[in-house]
Amino acid sequence: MCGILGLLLHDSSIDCAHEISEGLSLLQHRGQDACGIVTCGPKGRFFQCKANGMVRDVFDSNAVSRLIGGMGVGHVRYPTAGSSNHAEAQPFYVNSPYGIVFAHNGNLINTASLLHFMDADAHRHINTSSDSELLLNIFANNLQQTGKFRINEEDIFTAIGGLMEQCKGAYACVAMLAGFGIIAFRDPNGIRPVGMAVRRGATGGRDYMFSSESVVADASGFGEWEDVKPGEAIIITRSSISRRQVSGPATFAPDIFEYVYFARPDSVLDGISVYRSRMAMGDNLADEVQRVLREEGLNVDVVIPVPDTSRVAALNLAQKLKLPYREGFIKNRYVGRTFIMPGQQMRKKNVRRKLNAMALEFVGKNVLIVDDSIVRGTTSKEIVQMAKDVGAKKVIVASCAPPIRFSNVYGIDMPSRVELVAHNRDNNAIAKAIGADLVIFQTLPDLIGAVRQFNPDIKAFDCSVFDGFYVTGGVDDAYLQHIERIRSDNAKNNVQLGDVGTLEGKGGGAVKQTGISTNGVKEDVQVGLGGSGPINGADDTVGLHNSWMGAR
Ligand SMILES: O=P(O)(O)OC[C@H]1O[C@H](OP(=O)(O)OP(=O)(O)O)[C@H](O)[C@@H]1O
Ligand SMILES: NC(=O)CC[C@H](N)C(=O)O
Ligand SMILES: [Mg+2]
Repeated sequence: MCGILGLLLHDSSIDCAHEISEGLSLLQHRGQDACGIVTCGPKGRFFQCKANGMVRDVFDSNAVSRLIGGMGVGHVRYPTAGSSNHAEAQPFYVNSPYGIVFAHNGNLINTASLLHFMDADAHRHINTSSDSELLLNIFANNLQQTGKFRINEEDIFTAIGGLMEQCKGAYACVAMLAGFGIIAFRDPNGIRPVGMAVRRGATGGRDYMFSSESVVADASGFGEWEDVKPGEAIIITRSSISRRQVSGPATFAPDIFEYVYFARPDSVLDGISVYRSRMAMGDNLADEVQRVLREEGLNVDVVIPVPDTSRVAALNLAQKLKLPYREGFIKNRYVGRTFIMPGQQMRKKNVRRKLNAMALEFVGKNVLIVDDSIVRGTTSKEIVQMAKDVGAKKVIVASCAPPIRFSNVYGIDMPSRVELVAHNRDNNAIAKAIGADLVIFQTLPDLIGAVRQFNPDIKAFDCSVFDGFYVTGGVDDAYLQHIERIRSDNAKNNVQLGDVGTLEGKGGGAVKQTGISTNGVKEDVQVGLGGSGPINGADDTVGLHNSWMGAR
């Protein structure tokens, strides 16, 4: 669940990198593995900095000062394909045609056939295991088909329309064409979010932003937030804004897990306040908790949230049940999100580092611990133990989301069903597995109701992790077994950091697809902190497409 950002300042003499890095820090909760910024400066030259690590570490003032130009693209990465290697950090770049920079949130499900197409038909070299590099090359190949010296908006819409026919899966994307402008588009089902905002710039013209979440726009003084529609593409240059529905009609099905966990509560996605939806999840869960407690003949003394995400819902639940709400777990503010950390060992260790149980809120009490979701059970297993260790009498765990029993293939790294604690387990077995006395789940209709009431125009949500229905089609058992094989924790343990993996399947071409990144990106500007600079090396040379003001 990466974060993507695009910024175009009306005044091209103002550098935008600082604002992009500030914006990325507001999207940090969407990806903690790697981050990157590419800007476009005078004469269409690109400048980039990307590396493994958090935004605050990668983008020190030195790195930011070397990113020149008034438009740019940024990315924070949570890998769902390939490896955590820095060579797969985004944005990606290809020099031909025209010079394209690309940032992607989501996950493709037909990479094997796309790779074959790249190899056999397009003759383009894909150098990493990232599906995003592949997506960029599909876009580039479609633009190449125009055969034009200078392209226009029509050509770009046609290229993206073609991409939407070729690529299956989830993709919200922001791209930048050298010296031309920034582009956003969203897959036909609108599974992943991206929106647009505008503000009056420093010199009076209009500045434009694309972002995964509206919180970035709010914090940067942008307004008029508008979600990119499913299957829509928007192109912004310094003199124009054009938008087009480039794909045929499809079911709009934004991922409901954005509201459960991923997005920040102060964002509004597809017209729905994440905060309000979480409040409603707490209200609806309260009814289910009351029903089950009555059935079990149990009483609860106190409601305790699992910081951070479940707080909003837990407070509403407690209020509705007229129970005391207590912050029994204190969070170490310097530890990030554990669910999106790579590897079970790291996740487990960090739950303990992150949360500490305050004995006085637990001793001798029947506690109702509320979390937004129970996925692998890593968090709940640890915190139930902590609660018991400090003297809780009974520990009941309630989840704002239903049991998660199916893989995610659309940009959340949950490829392996056997890693899910609810897989092949009923509620009693789940409670046993996490050491709780009882576990209570929100029902799926109640979860959908909590979110949908704020925008009834949305008729469906992607709920595949709960019900196993994949809105894009193309996800059968053979595919699920395939991704389990290549992306389970076990499989990932065999790919060490430092390896540059290959995209599974074909696509070798004349050059063996391992080794350093040759994806148009120089390793010396890719590695390490603060390694920023012009993409093509020497400082005074003009970019390959010297096309500022001239790309049309
Ligand atoms: O069952 P699991 O596999 O442990 O996954 C679910 C847990 O992980 C997430 O917390 P996380 O620490 O990532 O983020 P948060 O601080 O935003 O709650 C989520 O909020 C749950 O607490
Ligand atoms: N979580 C995401 O959106 C990941 C994007 C892309 N699939 C990658 O692995 O880099
Ligand atoms: Mg949590």
